[in-house]
Amino acid sequence: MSTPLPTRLDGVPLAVRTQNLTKRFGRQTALDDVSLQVPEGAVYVLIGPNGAGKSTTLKVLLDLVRADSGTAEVCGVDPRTRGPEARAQTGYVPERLDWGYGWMRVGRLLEHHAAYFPAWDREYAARLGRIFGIEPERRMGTLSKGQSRRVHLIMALAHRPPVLVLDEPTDGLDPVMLDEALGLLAEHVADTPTTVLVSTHQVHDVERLADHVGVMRDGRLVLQAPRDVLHRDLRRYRAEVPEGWAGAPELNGAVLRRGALGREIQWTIWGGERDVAQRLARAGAVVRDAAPLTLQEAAITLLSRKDQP
Ligand SMILES: Nc1ncnc2c1ncn2[C@@H]1O[C@H](COP(=O)(O)OP(=O)(O)OP(=O)(O)O)[C@@H](O)[C@H]1O
Repeated sequence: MSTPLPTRLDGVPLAVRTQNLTKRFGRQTALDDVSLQVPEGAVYVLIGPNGAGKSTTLKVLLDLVRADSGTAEVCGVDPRTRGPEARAQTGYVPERLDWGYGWMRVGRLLEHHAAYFPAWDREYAARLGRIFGIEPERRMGTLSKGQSRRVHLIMALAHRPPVLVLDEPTDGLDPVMLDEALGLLAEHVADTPTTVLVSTHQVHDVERLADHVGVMRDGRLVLQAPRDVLHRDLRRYRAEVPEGWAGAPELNGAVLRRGALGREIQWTIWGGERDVAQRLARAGAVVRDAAPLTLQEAAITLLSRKDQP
């Protein structure tokens, strides 16, 4: 392959960084040498199939899980040695919401949470509560998944932390709430200097916000890139090929998806457009066009790829 998929980002201040994180649960490798780099101010979307290691990575950042080896930093703070400081800088929405506060009323939980954060913005919390239709008298344990998720979003946002770590934050939200929540998140990021690290299966939901993408599979970070690099270097090529075409050996390893209809091929290829087009031409294909992918299409392509880069 001429241009390897990038797994590092260089030359920018990083709000969140991990280096060579490895974590095993018994025989199960959850993280395998994960070096995540989230630049300050980025909205970084972490995608991957079930069990890829996304939640485990996020939990290491809050010292909710300890890696076997490797390091992590949140705003320059090592969560392993300075957990409370790392958590103070972070607004976290966990993927699983069953963490033992089911008996507490929503209003009490929010008050309890606010007490830990000197920067808690009461007015903002109240506004979010109104928008999300929060009922302070309800007990946490009686809430639906979506209702509970909304409470957690308030807990994450209302102290305006420099870093938001959101694990499947839109899971369970109905379409109206989803729209509200994404609008609020966009507004929040515009109003407050924030770095967002969000893990999701619903790439389409965060498409308009995302500017960096990380792809995890089997505990490994197999791609990490700014959105514009993805836009530039991951393209769907439509080309005509001669009868009995033997393929393009020069592109071996760079083709992420192949499709063909008669003598027209549609291949999704990683690499500089000019270079890829030249390689296709040398193989006898006539390129008709090269189109960038939406984030959703890119995610499906990268996740359905069987071999590792
Ligand atoms: N506490 C635990 N004990 C044992 N195995 C665990 C534990 N937590 C995670 N794992 C395993 O580690 C691997 C990574 O899990 P993780 O929850 O990080 O994946 P994920 O990418 O967040 O998945 P999903 O998209 O399904 O939420 C999985 O194989 C999972 O079963």
